[in-house]
Amino acid sequence: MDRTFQHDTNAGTALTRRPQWQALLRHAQGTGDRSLRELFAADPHRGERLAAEAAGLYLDYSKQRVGDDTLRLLRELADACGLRARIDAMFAGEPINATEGRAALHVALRAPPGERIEVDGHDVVPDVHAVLTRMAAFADQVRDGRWVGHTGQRIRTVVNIGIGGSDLGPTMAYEALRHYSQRDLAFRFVSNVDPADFLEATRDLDPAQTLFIVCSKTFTTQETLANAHAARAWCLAALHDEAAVARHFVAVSTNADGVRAFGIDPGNMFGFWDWVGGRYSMDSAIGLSTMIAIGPARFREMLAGFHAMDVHFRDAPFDRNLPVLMGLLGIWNNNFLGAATVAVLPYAQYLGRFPAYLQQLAMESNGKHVTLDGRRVEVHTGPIHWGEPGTNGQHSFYQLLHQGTRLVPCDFIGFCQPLDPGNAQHDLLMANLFAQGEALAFGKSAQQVRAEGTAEALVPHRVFEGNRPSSTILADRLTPHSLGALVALYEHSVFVQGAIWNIDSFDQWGVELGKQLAKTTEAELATAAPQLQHDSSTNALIRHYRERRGPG
Ligand SMILES: O=P(O)(O)OC[C@H]1O[C@H](O)[C@H](O)[C@@H](O)[C@@H]1O
Repeated sequence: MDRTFQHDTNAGTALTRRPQWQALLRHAQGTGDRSLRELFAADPHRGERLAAEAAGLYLDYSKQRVGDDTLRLLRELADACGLRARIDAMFAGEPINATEGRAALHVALRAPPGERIEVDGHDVVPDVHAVLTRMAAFADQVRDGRWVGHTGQRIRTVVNIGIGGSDLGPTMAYEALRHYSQRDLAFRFVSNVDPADFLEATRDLDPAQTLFIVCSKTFTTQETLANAHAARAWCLAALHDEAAVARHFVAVSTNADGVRAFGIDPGNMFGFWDWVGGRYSMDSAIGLSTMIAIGPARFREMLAGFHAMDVHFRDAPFDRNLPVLMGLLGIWNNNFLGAATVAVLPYAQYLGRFPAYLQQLAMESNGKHVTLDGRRVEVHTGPIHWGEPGTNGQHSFYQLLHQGTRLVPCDFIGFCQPLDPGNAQHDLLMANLFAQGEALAFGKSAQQVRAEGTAEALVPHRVFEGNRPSSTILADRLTPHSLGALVALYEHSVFVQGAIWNIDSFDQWGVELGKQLAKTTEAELATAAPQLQHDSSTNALIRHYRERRGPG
């Protein structure tokens, strides 16, 4: 496909020369960056006013270091950068992934039947639903035991093999929705090319009762193919019949030829399309393991949650648009307050893999050094995302959040109702979430510390400067619907930031060089006496490895 896309009539204008950017700079250096204590003191209703709700999610951004003037300037920047036109272009299926000449149309994956979304004049919504229908039929068969293994036994464990977007989404979603998972089925996820991953995931499994889902958009990914071959060998070593592959392997890919070449019948393949980016694919057929775990009806509830946030993002005015607000607040923190990272802190054990999922979504999307027209960006792009579930993080790195020298904006995520109704321990969890946001924002002054009778020498150690920004996202319950809405919220806020920076949020050229060098190096490791032509450090490391690795 060779298509080009003109994003913005004045895309040539450098971001920092835009009057709106200059205005924000002056604002940040002048009165714009007021303390949270001052901001809250000046407006008794700030906590209710700087909040918005959509698709079942409540976003409180009052603890961000912004005033109404800051928010207005950020919206003016968004307007100047053509955000509205970019949102429309995404939903219209235009090739906004300019360097790959493709649409980025994950919103079509959750469009309800009857909606029309075209790529090159072809309505893709019926295709999406045709795959969902096939997935549902297959998922039901595995769930109710009609799909049996080669020896006629029921499938007891589903192993998803994939990496990057073909792993992080499925793993995160399975963990997040584990409460809804069918209890007599187990799920494992193998991603790393380190053989230990496959070994430990399968050590206690019976091949006759195991189903592998090989997930790879391209079906060329080294790690996934290596693990898929290991799985095939493991399976055939026990079942002694090539025909077993057809009962124990299915594939999810856009590459039917690759799937066939591996030996999986394309009849056992679930497809998707080049306009779905890997990190935007957990709601495509890549979510097959999720669908088997929670069932087709709940999978559709998750899609409805995604869709509700999509509609909100497309239609809501920017001043109450959750993804726009989150995206713009991220720009403010990153580019004007100098915060290099974002801590993602879910107060939900089930969201344990959510920070890892967001790392790919945010950092592979917006970790870019050139603008769409190939010029070096002038400002920092994608902030580093990291995090751990609360309350565990509190007993680890929160010290730095409260008293360290770096500014780390935090996203707190919590749920009003526990999945285990009436469990009072949930209040304890949520009390911690609320307490952390409050402590970060307002701190504790030397005066307050002294008033507690603290010895003078300890006062500076016990002061909390406060003024550390956070947002809090609350949903009623962790359901497939709220998970879908939450993921879409982050997808679109990442998009908003990419639009401001004028970068391609949908390519990932930065992963290629390492892959390429690994190929050469692997060949060298296999040779008896290779001529090493790397730098002296890499040559020495390879020699050291070859000397010490043993006979193999
Ligand atoms: O799904 P696959 O084609 O196997 O790709 C898996 C992953 O690997 C690539 O290197 C990309 O960086 C990721 O965006 C992608 O999700």
